[in-house]
Amino acid sequence: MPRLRLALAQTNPIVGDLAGNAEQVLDAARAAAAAGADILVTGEMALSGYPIEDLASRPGFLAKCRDAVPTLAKRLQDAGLGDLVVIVGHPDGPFEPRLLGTSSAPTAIAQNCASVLQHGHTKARYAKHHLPNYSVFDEYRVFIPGDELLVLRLRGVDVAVIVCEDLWRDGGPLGRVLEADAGLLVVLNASPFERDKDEVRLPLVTRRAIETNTTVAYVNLVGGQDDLVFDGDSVVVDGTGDILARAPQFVEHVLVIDLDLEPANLGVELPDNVRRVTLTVPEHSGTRLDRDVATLPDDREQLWNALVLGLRDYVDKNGFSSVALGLSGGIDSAVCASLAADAIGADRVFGVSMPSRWSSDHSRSDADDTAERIGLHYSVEPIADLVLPIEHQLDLTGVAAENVQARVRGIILMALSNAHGHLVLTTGNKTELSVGYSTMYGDSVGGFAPLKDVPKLLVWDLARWRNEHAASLGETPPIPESSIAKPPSAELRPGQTDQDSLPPYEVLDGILDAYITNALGREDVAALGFDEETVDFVVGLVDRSEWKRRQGAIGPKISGMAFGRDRRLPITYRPSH
Ligand SMILES: Nc1ncnc2c1ncn2[C@@H]1O[C@H](COP(=O)(O)OP(=O)(O)OC[C@H]2O[C@@H]([n+]3cccc(C(=O)O)c3)[C@H](O)[C@@H]2O)[C@@H](O)[C@H]1O
Ligand SMILES: Nc1ncnc2c1ncn2[C@@H]1O[C@H](COP(=O)(O)OP(=O)(O)OP(=O)(O)O)[C@@H](O)[C@H]1O
Ligand SMILES: NC(=O)CC[C@H](N)C(=O)O
Repeated sequence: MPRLRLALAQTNPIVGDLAGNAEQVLDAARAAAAAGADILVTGEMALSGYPIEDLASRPGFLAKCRDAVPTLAKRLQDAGLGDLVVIVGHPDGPFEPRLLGTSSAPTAIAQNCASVLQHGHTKARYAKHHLPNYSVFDEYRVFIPGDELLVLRLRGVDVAVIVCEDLWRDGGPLGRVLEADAGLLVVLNASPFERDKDEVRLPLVTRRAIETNTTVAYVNLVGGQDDLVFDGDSVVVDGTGDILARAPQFVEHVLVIDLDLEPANLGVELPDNVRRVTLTVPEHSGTRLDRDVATLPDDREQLWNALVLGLRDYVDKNGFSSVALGLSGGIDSAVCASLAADAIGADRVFGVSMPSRWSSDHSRSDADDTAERIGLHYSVEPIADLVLPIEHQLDLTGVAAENVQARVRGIILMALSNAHGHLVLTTGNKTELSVGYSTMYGDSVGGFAPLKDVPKLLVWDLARWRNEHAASLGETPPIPESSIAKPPSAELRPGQTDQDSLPPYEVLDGILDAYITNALGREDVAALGFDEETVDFVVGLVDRSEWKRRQGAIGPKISGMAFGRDRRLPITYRPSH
């Protein structure tokens, strides 16, 4: 059986940074060549970053992407890597516009491509056929679908090339992989992390490998891009469903594997819409590489790692030297501070305690304790003297007065951000965002919301996991036990607790999961056994606070139904019952 040595590059591109992203591919190619690989495959759009959104409709941007491909081919050749076959993802265009509906405004002028580079040239190109347009994806808006399958004949093996969503749909290129009887299917992906997505993705890859009786090499990007986190977790599965190799999650990595593959079936007539290109690669001798199969950590560790990577890449890719956040002594701010320290180091994290007239002693001492455990920069800025003049001048009482405290804290954090260049982290969790339980322009200020997609019960779970993890390493647990144990409170008035205004979190998160994640109607939510009045109350809060979410900071998506592009609802809305 012919043997190919395949390298899969989990790179972490920045959207638009064509030179930096090409450098990452070059580094991966150097590593692959040093390991004796014949082929290197990158993730989807590794050259441009993903998703490029409406940049795909800009001819100038596309022209630069198009130029970056031959430039990369030449640089590979100049670096002595010309024999290596490099399959790299990138957008291509501009093409003749695909008109949308009856509109005369053309938006789709690009294709989502994989180019095959060798010996300083582009030898072939594949354009993605199936363009996802659900969940966070908007590809049909900006791309023109391809209609031809690409098969490379390499050392007597037929290697088919497809891109991400092409693997998820029956028909199209996948059907032709079977007809063409390919020996290897390589798939370039930009597949964002979601909790339990592995339970969908790995079975999908396995099923496709078995259905097509082909070894499938699935390579995914890694890194944070705005609200998305790509987890890598690239994998190779053979035609019997056996996992041959797997890369670690959440890190840049080049996975190298030897594959003994079925030789090309010379009796097969090439189906329509399949282009075959023959490439020559030098023979290598040497011993067969051992299997390299990474194992996935448990659920909570995966979630923590996803949040850390999403935060780190947002901070670093946007050029912030530090982050600032209010430390209330509560669980949300303690978890955010701990995530930030894990992401960028405690030395780049600035915590501010801002006690008011109503702040409890423990809020201050727990904030002190959080700062000390984590080792972050810490300051105390009392707010009472700043709040009182506003209250008096406007004669404020009740919620109007209470919210001034949250807003003064917001002013302090934004002032420190302006003065020192910190990115402000807003600490609201998914449960609070769901029901609008935050003061707009108050505790909601900030550019990034690490817990945006983390419901309150999961915040507690992650806090416990992080502390246990620290203990298992012999380190100081970063989150004070009393921040985990005490009843949550906004402390905007004496003795206030969250449960004065909201149902218990066990009930609330259950209702929200049904209404938001599973998109059930209010009757169906109540039918799950929740009290009808409580369901109506919660559903009303969720519907009425859409405007707050629309203005809120972005944060890492870790669920199948995150706020933002996953869930697009009107603000002005009168539900009919
Ligand atoms: N559809 C819409 N489009 C545009 N604006 C809309 C709107 N509906 C209301 N508004 C505006 O919203 C204002 C009310 O919103 P906002 O000013 O935020 O105030 P509001 O939501 O009334 O109060 C904040 C709530 O969050 C709680 N809180 C605050 C701080 C921290 C925490 C915590 O524990 O994390 C909780 C606090 O106890 C209180 O229950 C109205 O005055 C109105 O101007
Ligand atoms: N005394 C305070 N000092 C500094 N920041 C505060 C203070 N009180 C509130 N904040 C900021 O406002 C956010 C909203 O917190 P609040 O205590 O009102 O409710 P919470 O959602 O229970 O959050 P936490 O669990 O962090 O206390 C806090 O996470 C924190 O960033
Ligand atoms: N980039 C893509 O085509 C991604 C779509 C795919 N269903 C995924 O989440 O993996």
